[in-house]
Amino acid sequence: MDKLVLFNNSIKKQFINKRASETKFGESISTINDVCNIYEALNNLDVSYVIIGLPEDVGVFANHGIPGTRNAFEATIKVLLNIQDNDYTFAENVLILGHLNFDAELEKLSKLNPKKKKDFVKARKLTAEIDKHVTKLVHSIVKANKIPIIIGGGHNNAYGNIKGTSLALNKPINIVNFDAHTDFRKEEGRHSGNGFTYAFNEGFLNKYFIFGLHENYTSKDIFKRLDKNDQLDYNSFEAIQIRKELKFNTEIKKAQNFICEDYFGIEIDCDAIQGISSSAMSPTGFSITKTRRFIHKFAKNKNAKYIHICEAAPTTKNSAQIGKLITTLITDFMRGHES
Ligand SMILES: N=CN[C@@H](CCC(=O)O)C(=O)O
Repeated sequence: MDKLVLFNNSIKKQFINKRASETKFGESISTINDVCNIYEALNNLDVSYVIIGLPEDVGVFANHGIPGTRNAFEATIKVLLNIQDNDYTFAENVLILGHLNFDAELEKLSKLNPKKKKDFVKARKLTAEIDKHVTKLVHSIVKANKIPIIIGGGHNNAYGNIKGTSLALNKPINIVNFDAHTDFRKEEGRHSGNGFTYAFNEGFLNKYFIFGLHENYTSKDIFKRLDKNDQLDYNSFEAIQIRKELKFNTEIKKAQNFICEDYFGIEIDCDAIQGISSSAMSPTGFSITKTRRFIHKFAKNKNAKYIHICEAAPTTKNSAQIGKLITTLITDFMRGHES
């Protein structure tokens, strides 16, 4: 696990703003200071949730997207550490493990030119390298019977999450993806728009439900592929929120019936949320409250094996707000899962 940078007490101290008579979340979480065998270390630890960061935007670049997703983990940690430790936040059940250091890949990315075709090929190869590290880390966490809470990065990381979880559980897993896009583009080299395609074709992903896709951004070919395969299902944002042909809660039940009878992962792409800075930021989308309800409802199911919150791309101006959003989604997941 050469790229894993452990979240330690000195980083923690740097970010926590202590207050008399209050205990902050960061004061009560677990950290690991030294690790030879990550699986052993996790297995011996009495926590349920393991938070990890994937600070990269290589897969986003490789998919012609707008970078910035590398900044979401730090923005989140700064806020998360400072929420309250109380009966609703489960800090004693959390290990903040750390992040994968993709500086070398990001350095290579900085030399690529988005106008050159061959540089996309290079970025896609780098994304495939990132996949290997994500797969290995997620595999260790799930194998140790903990629930990874994965803070993106781009949605390319869905591939490593699915593969790592599937290998740890020795079977393909199901996925519900709250997303404006299917990320079911063709296998043209790895990027943020085809993580589910690769996972599906390689047999790590069994049933896949895309919740709230945007009709303007899904190609005829992808619709055709979704429609003809019983392992794939979806609904659209327009059918639920605009035309009101479908009801939000009924659709949640439909997606639950489709995926929850077996182990599953929850993928949350922040571009599905209205106006949130992300690689494919959109002025239209679900409200934050609906996103929170969605997470709560799926997290309640004991077959939920991980959550991945990705594609948020904080700017210097809105970093604290994005950190607060992702923190809220993390705690919604834990509250749901504990209920
Ligand atoms: N993960 C996002 N994938 C979308 C959006 C691409 C973008 O960043 O603009 C897709 O491939 O369509």
